[in-house]
Amino acid sequence: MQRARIIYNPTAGRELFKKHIPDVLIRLEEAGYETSCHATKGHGDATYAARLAAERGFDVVIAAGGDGTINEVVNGLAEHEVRPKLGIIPVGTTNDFARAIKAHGSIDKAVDIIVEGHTKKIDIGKMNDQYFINIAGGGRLTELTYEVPSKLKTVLGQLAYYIKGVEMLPTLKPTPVRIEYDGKLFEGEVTLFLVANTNSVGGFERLAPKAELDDGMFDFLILKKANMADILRIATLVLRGEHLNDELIIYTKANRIKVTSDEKVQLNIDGEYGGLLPAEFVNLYQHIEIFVPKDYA
Ligand SMILES: Nc1ncnc2c1ncn2[C@@H]1O[C@H](COP(=O)(O)OP(=O)(O)OP(=O)(O)O)[C@@H](O)[C@H]1O
Repeated sequence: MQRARIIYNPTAGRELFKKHIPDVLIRLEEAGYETSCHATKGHGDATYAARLAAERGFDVVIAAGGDGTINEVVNGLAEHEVRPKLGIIPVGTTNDFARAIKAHGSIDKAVDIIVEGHTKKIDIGKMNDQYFINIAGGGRLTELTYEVPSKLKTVLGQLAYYIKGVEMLPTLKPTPVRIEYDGKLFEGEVTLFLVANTNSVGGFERLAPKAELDDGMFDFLILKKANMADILRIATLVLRGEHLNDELIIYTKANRIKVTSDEKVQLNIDGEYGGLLPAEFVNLYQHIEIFVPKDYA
């Protein structure tokens, strides 16, 4: 019998997972997994629990929560030589990562995917000494993701981000940066830069439309210096997936990116605060094996 460890965040999304645990355990047991659970207690605990599960030789680790929980679990697994396979039960607010691997919808569907057993090796990103699954980036516009309070997300879901975004628009200031990417150089002011591993970012599924999860490359997007009207125009284009040819956008693939600035620039990693520039982003090719739907494997 294989051993699985569920690491779940009891505060994620609308806090619904806990009452599904008995059913989930039964289904995993029937599929041949001896399963135990760990409820996270706060920031960083999922990383600790995932590291412990890897050390103890669990075959599978299942992250039940939002993107923050998946990120923490991946950070716990990434440095191990032999890494457990990763299952995802998306019960967060936006669930970008689950959306990217077509595993979003319901808890039942997510468990189906794990018990069916199809897997895929996917890339993850490394920013300085932290790992990410969806996206990292910097610039004032990225700061809104961690300025949205958790309680507001519980009540409003994704709408909370839009409200905060509109509220922040007048305060957005471009930042001077120097970016080296795969032998090229960009120097100038940017409103934001994004290093995307998946194509589903902040619920905008068309933001990085060419992102592939297993090609060893990031989708790299720079929004050059933009005023409020530009940002609103580009946000509308992003919803339609028509922003890539805009004159203020640079969009390319790269697997190693280095960003520096003379100013204090905050970084964002999978929707959370990630420290300050400078930063180096490296794509780790097919580093984690995850459960995916059959037609995605
Ligand atoms: N018991 C806990 N109490 C408070 N916070 C917790 C607890 N356990 C984990 N956390 C923190 O909650 C953060 C956010 O969780 P998570 O991403 O799972 O849900 P979410 O914010 O609702 O969803 P999403 O990231 O998809 O928007 C995590 O980064 C984690 O550090």
